Amino acid sequence: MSQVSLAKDRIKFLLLEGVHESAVEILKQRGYHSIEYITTALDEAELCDKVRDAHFIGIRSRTQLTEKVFAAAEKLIGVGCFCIGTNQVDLVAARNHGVVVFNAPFSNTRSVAELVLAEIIMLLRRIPEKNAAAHRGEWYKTATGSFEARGKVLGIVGYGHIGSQLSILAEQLGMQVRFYDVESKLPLGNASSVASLDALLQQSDVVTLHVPETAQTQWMIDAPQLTKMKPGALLVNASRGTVVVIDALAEALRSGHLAGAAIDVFPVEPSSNKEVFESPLRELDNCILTPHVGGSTQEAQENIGVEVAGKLAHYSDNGSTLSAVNFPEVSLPTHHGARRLLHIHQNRPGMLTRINQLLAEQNINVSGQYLQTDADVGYVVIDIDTPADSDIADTLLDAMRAIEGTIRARVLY
Ligand SMILES: NC(=O)c1ccc[n+]([C@@H]2O[C@H](COP(=O)([O-])OP(=O)(O)OC[C@H]3O[C@@H](n4cnc5c(N)ncnc54)[C@H](O)[C@@H]3O)[C@@H](O)[C@H]2O)c1
Ligand SMILES: O=C(O)CC[C@@H](O)C(=O)O
Repeated sequence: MSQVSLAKDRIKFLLLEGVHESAVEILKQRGYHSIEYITTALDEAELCDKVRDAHFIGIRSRTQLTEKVFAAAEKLIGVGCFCIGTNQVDLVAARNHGVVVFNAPFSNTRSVAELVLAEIIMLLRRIPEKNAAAHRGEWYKTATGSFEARGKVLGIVGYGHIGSQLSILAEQLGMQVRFYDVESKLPLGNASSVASLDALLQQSDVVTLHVPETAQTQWMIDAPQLTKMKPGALLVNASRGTVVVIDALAEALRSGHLAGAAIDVFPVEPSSNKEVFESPLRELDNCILTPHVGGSTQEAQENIGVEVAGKLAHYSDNGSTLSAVNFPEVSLPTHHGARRLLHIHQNRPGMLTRINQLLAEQNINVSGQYLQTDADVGYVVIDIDTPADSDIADTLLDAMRAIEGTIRARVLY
């Protein structure tokens, strides 16, 4: 058998940020035992050191995977984001280094929707202020400013997996749901879409944000947008910290223009539970502050562990990139009795022809070939009929690596 493909016990996984133990269990079940498990995030310098001999890395939202980290990670072939957001990863740098990135697009969405719904009820009843007062020994019994959720207008910005689930839950409470999304979305239940963010802000009693971090969503809620909200309205942000300008929000809460807010994500978040959390919102009783725990339930974290570890193991075992967030997607059958080679290259004309020339020159019988490209990168998987003890796959691999524009080539099995 060729020595080029790595034995499973030599494939190293580095898991950071205390991803759920279910991830470790899945990897072990799939035969991967070289797992380094760290409960915190690492800064860039520590990461560059740690990733040097890792083939896979698993992170949550705190670890920044930059071009510098990918350049240092010579053996890295895959990243698992054990969360939805992938904004902490330089996805282009990953792709240019031939590193496939996976995430868990659904597993924690219900948890976020439930928390947001609970916060909306708490804010409508002015519970944050009453709770803070009671902790100080004050008795603040009044119905002034307290409302039922029934009949209120909930404005959802971003009607994706979380926004649309929240829409269904909020309707069960009798809320009127309206949403704004840059894409055309099917309104669920009795929800209706509105044409612009400004219109949504002007109509809603409660505005909740469920957009990804992008150039367009950065600082999308600043003083002018807050001013457009109804006097006494409420704001919830459990999306990303860069979506809301916190100083402007603090001012809107201090002035009483907004009656309350619930914020789970911040422009700067502590990198561990030992660091102090700094924010101008800390002094405001009418603001619920949570430490980025929208998706932090046992159910969600366990499911994410299983889902993302499963995707990494599947890519490692089979080469499938189905549901990758930065890579051409190839879904592959297992081909018993064949050898499988992977070739990741810059998407230039003639790459497949060059590879096929090599196969023809070596008189190799191809039993399967799969190609997907995006604007920058091409991914070819080649199954060849050759005995396990033949070294033809190694010879072919050397020749494929010599093709100009090759990013990475390896024998999978
Ligand atoms: N607080 C937490 O713990 C937590 C947990 C999970 C997800 N999140 C965050 O929530 C975000 C949303 O999650 P999701 O699963 O609903 O994502 P999603 O991709 O299913 O939905 C996002 C929606 O936002 C829309 N959108 C994008 N840009 C927009 C813009 N400029 N204006 C209006 N709409 C826009 C998209 O079209 C899409 O419908 C994630 O990207 C993540 O950053 C936070
Ligand atoms: O678990 C985390 O660190 C982040 C969770 C959430 O923001 C996500 O993007 O899924």
